[in-house]
Amino acid sequence: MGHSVIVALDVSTTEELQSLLNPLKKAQPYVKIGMELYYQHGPELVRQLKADGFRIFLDLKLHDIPSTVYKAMRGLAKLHVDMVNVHAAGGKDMMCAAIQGLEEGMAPGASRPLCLAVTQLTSTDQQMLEKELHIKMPMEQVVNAYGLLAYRSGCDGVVCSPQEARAIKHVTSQQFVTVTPGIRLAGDAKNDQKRVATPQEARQLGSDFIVVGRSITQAEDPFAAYERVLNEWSEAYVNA
Ligand SMILES: O=C(O)c1cc(=O)[nH]c(=O)n1[C@@H]1O[C@H](COP(=O)(O)O)[C@@H](O)[C@H]1O
Repeated sequence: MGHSVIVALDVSTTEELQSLLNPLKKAQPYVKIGMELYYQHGPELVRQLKADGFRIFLDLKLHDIPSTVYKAMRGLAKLHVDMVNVHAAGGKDMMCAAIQGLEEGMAPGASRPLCLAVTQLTSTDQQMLEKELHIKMPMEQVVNAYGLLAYRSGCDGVVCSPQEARAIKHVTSQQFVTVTPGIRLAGDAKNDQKRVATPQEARQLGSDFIVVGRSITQAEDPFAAYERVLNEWSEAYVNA
């Protein structure tokens, strides 16, 4: 498993996508296609980026009854992306169904995309956890519990905040992959994110992959911002 920066392609039009990807094309970063792009441009866009050589995290955060998730994943498996995700809150049967769907849907000999489970969204803080979601436990304990459930369901890793990455590995396995959004370059606005870290902090906290959207996509020079993120991440990685 590599350790990478994943650029979140959170734009809606193909024009915006092209202007974001053109300067990044040579660097061929790992990219994330989320709901915004997928719901407008669908599987065709995934095939296109795949053909262009990008590694792809298809972030659709499936969360439904097990049989629906099974059938959805059986279809998504045909896109041969590198990572997909579900919400751990869907429970063990749903996560097992997701993996079964991926295994049954993929072409013979193809490698299965990593199946990640979202623990608690990085836009959730302790107060929201308690007051709105009615989960009266410290965030780290909740995230660990969801991580352990995902591990026991056969998932390959989790999506969590960098702040929980090390603890999750501790309760599961060092090989259990931690993909961490909520990344901001120092001085950037947090926007709707609550549990955040810089690329350097994320690496020091044990993240395997960081997902970076607005610190790159909203920067005046997205390519320069991407390079800054990558340098910070790589230096911290060497020193970790
Ligand atoms: O699954 C995700 O990728 C995800 C999970 C999570 O808990 N928090 C989170 O921010 N994300 C995604 O990561 C990206 C973060 O974007 P920025 O906040 O702009 O860097 C968005 O595309 C989110 O959909």
